[in-house]
Amino acid sequence: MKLSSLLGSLAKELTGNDSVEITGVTCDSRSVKPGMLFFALPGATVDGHRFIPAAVTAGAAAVVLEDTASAPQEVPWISVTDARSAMAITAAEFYGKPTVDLPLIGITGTNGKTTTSYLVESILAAAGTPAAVLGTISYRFGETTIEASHTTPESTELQAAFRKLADAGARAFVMEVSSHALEQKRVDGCYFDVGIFSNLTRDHLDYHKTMESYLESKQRLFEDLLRPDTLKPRRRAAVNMDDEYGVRIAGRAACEVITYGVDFQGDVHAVDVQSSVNGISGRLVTPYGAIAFSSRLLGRFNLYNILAAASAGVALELPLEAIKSGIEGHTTVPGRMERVENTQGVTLLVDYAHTGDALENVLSTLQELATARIITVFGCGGDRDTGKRPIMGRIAASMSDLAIVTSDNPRTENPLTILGQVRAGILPLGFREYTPEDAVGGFPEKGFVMLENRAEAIRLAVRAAKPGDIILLAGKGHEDYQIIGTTKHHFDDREEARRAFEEISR
Ligand SMILES: CC(=O)N[C@H]1[C@@H](OP(=O)(O)OP(=O)(O)OC[C@H]2O[C@@H](n3ccc(=O)[nH]c3=O)[C@H](O)[C@@H]2O)O[C@H](CO)[C@@H](O)[C@@H]1O[C@H](C)C(=O)N[C@@H](C)C(=O)N[C@H](CCC(=O)O)C(=O)O
Ligand SMILES: Nc1ncnc2c1ncn2[C@@H]1O[C@H](COP(=O)(O)OP(=O)(O)OP(=O)(O)O)[C@@H](O)[C@H]1O
Ligand SMILES: N[C@H](CCC[C@H](N)C(=O)O)C(=O)O
Ligand SMILES: [Mg+2]
Repeated sequence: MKLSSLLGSLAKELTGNDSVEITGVTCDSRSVKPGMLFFALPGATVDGHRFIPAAVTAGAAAVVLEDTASAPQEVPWISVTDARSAMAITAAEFYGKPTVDLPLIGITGTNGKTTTSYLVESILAAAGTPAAVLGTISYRFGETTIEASHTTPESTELQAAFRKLADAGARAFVMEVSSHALEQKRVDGCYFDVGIFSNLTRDHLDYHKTMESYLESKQRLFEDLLRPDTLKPRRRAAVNMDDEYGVRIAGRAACEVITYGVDFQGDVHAVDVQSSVNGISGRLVTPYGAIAFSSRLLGRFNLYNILAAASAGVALELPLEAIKSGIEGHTTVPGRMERVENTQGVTLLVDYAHTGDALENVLSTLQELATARIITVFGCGGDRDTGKRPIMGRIAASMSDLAIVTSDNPRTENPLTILGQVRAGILPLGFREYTPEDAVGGFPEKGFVMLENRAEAIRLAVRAAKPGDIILLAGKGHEDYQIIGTTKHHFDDREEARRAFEEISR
């Protein structure tokens, strides 16, 4: 593709020859191949303009930059005011704007994105539209799976994935849209049909600083990306009105809004709801009629995900029958309330709750279902929001019979420092601190254990549990790794749990 045909999307002047052939788009000098267009991004850690010489040496055919003082002599260059946004729009152009021709459903919010994306996929499948799913677990369609680098990857990676998945036969895209991605314009080249807002609770304040600016990022999906002048004729938002931030988003959305809620009787809601260990059932009420449904998913928070997905179905004008069979056909998401079978009579669930709100939701669901004790193994990721640590500690300890505080992904932080910050949230509750040995012997009163090694912590939970107890392994869900320092080691909560059950049955 000639540079001139990409320039339309950049709408900016060029210095140099615009007939050079462009072979790809990147913002990382380390991945430049001959002929690529290099975008110099003003990063938070380093300034991408510093790498223009390295990109040119590696064969970049042209450079897009914000600061003309760094303009190269050797190759054509284009100056723009926002290089991240320009890159997203150029990447979409380079890959043939894959989201213009196919429906694109974007899901944003603190919790529930992955689960809702799988539900929407199931509803679309029931309506005869095979959809690709892009999010935390992977970017996939049928046999084609691309490993996920981020929940929402950089625009160059994202647009390449759309192209590949469309070529593999996908007829719609369902994607999670993280707040980082909205803030960093990774989705600026995406043409959305439907935007879903799940909820907004404390997370990522290391990055966004305040809840208001976290909201501002999420808001971009509904104000900027679903605005009337995009190429999509049908643009709708599905918004959770039980969430105070949802109410604000709905008030400012640039498109038609379909409201949903469990308490709020919105356009989409449920009546006659029954929740048990077997799942959730009830009647789904929509603007074009009501229908009975039952789902294998557990807990009130999953009712929100079901309503969110049903609202997307309504937004896409899919038949009510397809919405129902999509909800009913969906059974599990890897690492979300995923059971590890065992012969010890223990219910062991692996879940991805890694925020205070998610932990609280999961634990209140488990409290409703529990007939015996709840043992929770959890930690907090390093190099991430530190403020959530004592909050998660307080919630896990107060809502469990035994909380085992361990490592999540410590990354470059000292694991013991993280554990100490979690412990600071537990201490004011006055619960008893047990040693691992004591806990195995029985814990007569509510308490907690500090045990840094996650495999040992899982083993301890399994050894301390009696038949009928529930063990929750929270925070890592589907992850099959643990990041210690900058090294990714193989680690899987589900495998560790299976190993622990085998050990005690010997
Ligand atoms: C906090 C954050 O989101 N950071 C992102 C941001 O990094 P940054 O601004 O610090 O970039 P930088 O390191 O300063 O580099 C600036 C530029 O120089 C370039 N560079 C750098 C070095 C070099 O040798 N050559 C070179 O060209 C870089 O490629 C970049 O373009 O821009 C980079 C390039 O786009 C991203 O890769 C990086 O994601 C980092 C790796 C990350 O961990 N992000 C996480 C927090 C994230 O995005 N998570 C969300 C949400 C998850 C959730 O919802 O729970 C996600 O969508 O996954
Ligand atoms: N609607 C919801 N409200 C609150 N908590 C939820 C909801 N849905 C799921 N959860 C909890 O949050 C965890 C993460 O759920 P899920 O993976 O669907 O969310 P996500 O938004 O994709 O998260 P991430 O941003 O980390 O990818 C689940 O394991 C569950 O504990
Ligand atoms: N997408 C989230 C996932 C957190 C999962 C948890 N296991 C952790 O590592 O903190 C993040 O990168 O913040
Ligand atoms: Mg997710």
